[in-house]
Amino acid sequence: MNRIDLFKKIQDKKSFLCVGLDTDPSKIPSHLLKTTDPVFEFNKEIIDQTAEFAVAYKPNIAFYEALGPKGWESLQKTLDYIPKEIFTIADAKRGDIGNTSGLYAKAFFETMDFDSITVAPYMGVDSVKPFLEFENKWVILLALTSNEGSADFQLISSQSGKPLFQEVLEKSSKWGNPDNMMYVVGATRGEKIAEVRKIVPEHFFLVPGVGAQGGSLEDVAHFGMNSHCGLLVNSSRGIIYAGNDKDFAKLAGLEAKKLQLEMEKLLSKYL
Ligand SMILES: O=C(O)c1cc(=O)[nH]c(=O)n1[C@@H]1O[C@H](COP(=O)(O)O)[C@@H](O)[C@H]1O
Repeated sequence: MNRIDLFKKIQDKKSFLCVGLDTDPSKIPSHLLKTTDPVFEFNKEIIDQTAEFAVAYKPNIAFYEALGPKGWESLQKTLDYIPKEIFTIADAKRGDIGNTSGLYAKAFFETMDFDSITVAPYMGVDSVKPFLEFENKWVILLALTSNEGSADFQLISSQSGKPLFQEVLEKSSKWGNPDNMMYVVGATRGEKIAEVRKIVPEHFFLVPGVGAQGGSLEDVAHFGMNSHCGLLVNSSRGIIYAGNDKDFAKLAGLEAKKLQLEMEKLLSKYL
């Protein structure tokens, strides 16, 4: 999916919501545990109830690979079940020497047909470029993450006196372009989002951290929205674990709808 199509979807659905499929077997309602693939059954019901309000889905790969071959199978079935017009993100946070990155890219872009993958910038240009060689696919590079530990490296001053996240943005924005690269910017970082937006005015941001991590959607839109929205805001636990009984998916749908309605207001306020 290209940037124009993504913006069009956002306008059509009046939503920039990404639903995070961080499906933890210990949190799956007990009635689904009797099925042959509880993780897929859970995701299927969540997708059925949230697809109307979402423009992206982001399975976090850790939750699937932790289960071994069965987890990869659940992931593939989930990916196949997501409606084709919805953007998909493999939240895998990969990145390695060139030939290895090439195979990570093949794994998520060819073997599995994800639209995008999250990538760590730490190993530099040759670790990221192999992901950019796939047509119509996206790299989502970690820039300023939502966790406390992000201050350990991302906020410290580099030799030039700029914070490291700024160096990452300035350098990496030359490796790709706003049509094949997005940035992860945590919702918990408030006005820092505005600093990031100044450096990369055109790129989309994947913004995790609303919901369970407490980030403010209003702040994210205020500081981060650009003329083509430029935001995909993720919520995982806040949506998928809104309930834990037979009505879990219905409650997830209601949570997704609540966020979508807020997003609709923000889109008309800032666009
Ligand atoms: O790359 C990510 O998606 C990510 C980056 C980041 O800075 N913070 C962050 O929470 N995430 C992911 O976003 C999701 C957040 O989940 P919730 O806190 O449950 O909404 C998890 O899958 C995290 O791995």
